[in-house]
Amino acid sequence: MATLLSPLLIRGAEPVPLLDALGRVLAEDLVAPIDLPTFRNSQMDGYAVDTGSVTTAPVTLPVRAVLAAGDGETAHVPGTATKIMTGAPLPVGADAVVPVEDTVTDDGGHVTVCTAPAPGAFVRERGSDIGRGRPLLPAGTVVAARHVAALAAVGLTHVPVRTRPRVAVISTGSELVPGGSVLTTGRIHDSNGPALAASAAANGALVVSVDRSGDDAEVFAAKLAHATSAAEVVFTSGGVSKGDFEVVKDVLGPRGAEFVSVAMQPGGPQGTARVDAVPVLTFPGNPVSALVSFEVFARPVLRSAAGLPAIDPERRPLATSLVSVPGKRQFLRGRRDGDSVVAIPGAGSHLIAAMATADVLLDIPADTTGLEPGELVRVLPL
Ligand SMILES: Nc1nc2c(c(=O)[nH]1)N[C@H]1C(S)=C(S)[C@@H](COP(=O)(O)OP(=O)(O)OC[C@H]3O[C@@H](n4cnc5c(N)ncnc54)[C@H](O)[C@@H]3O)O[C@H]1N2
Ligand code: MOO
Repeated sequence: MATLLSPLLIRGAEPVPLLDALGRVLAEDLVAPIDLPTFRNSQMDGYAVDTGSVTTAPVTLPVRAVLAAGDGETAHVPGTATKIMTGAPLPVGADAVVPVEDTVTDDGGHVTVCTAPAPGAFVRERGSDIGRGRPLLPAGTVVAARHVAALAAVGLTHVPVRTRPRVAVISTGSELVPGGSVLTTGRIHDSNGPALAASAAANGALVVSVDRSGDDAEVFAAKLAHATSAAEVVFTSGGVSKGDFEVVKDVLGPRGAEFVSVAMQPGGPQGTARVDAVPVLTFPGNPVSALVSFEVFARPVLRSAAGLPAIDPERRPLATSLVSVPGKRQFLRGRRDGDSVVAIPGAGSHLIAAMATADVLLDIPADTTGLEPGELVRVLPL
């Protein structure tokens, strides 16, 4: 499996508009192209002064001008004060700002400074946040809103991000209909398609197609060819067990696919293939099995390809006892409860609504037959 999927790990970079970079991974170290702040400015609404003229307080000074944020460069006249708003450029020659709260004004254009400011008081120096050419964000950063803020502040409109692995999903089974369809007996909504697509997208992939095929071999083969024309990896669901209508097995078996029974539950029936040089993972159809298969076999590789950090397993004490089928590694659905974890009742691989209440999988080793409250279990966050 690792060799089959290893081409996904070789990735390039692409420039994207800043807002599209949210959740993407920076492909390069980025340096600040400008100083932040780009000019010396006031941190407060107040009065810009030169501290040489305000060594004792109170002292009364003539107010020479009023500066708003957005005004340009001005020159300070020693012994005067300039009314200044937060973010306005400090007049050249002033070296402190006295907040309005520490002043008293009269009607004659004078301000009395009540407390002598220290040099630099309430002044935001040029480059005090970051200097031009200094490291801003390293390659590998998963871009969040705070990163967008810094990138926008230095004026970047596009950033280089790692390309996302392109994923196609095909659900198989003649019983499947899309959401919104009227269900007749025997028919069910395709949930694996949306589930696998969502899982892939949530783990850094670009989903290029989500398709459905009945049990007709020609139709499935055509949909597979379409999927491999655009995707770097294809996930199928269904059609891999021991029934009469196993379209995935029927089409891919003769093409050299390998179908195995993995000693795990759910997710036992698994297959791998290469179609048109594109790796294909064939997951079992039961909805919980398909999702667990994704978590175990696909998520680590997709995250690594996308440059996202690996999901760290946790070790948590069980809040309740549980029994486990020996001989198979079990992935039970669970929910964190404070510091511990609770197993969600019901082992059936069709229990997808119950799975929606889980936030972890409990990874129970094959040789375990039961666990008591307080025993530590390995937990995979979903
Ligand atoms: N005789 C045996 N029967 C089964 C075995 C076995 O070892 N011997 N294994 C069981 C296990 S475990 C699994 S898992 C399933 C896997 O079967 P398939 O991969 O062939 O899947 P299907 O038969 O197509 O479907 C199984 C089940 O899941 C529903 N399903 C399928 N696709 C979707 C979808 N896209 N969205 C929602 N639900 C889906 C389908 O209707 C079936 O109920 O085989 C067991 N049988
Ligand atoms: O292995 Mo099946 O995947 O248990 O339901």
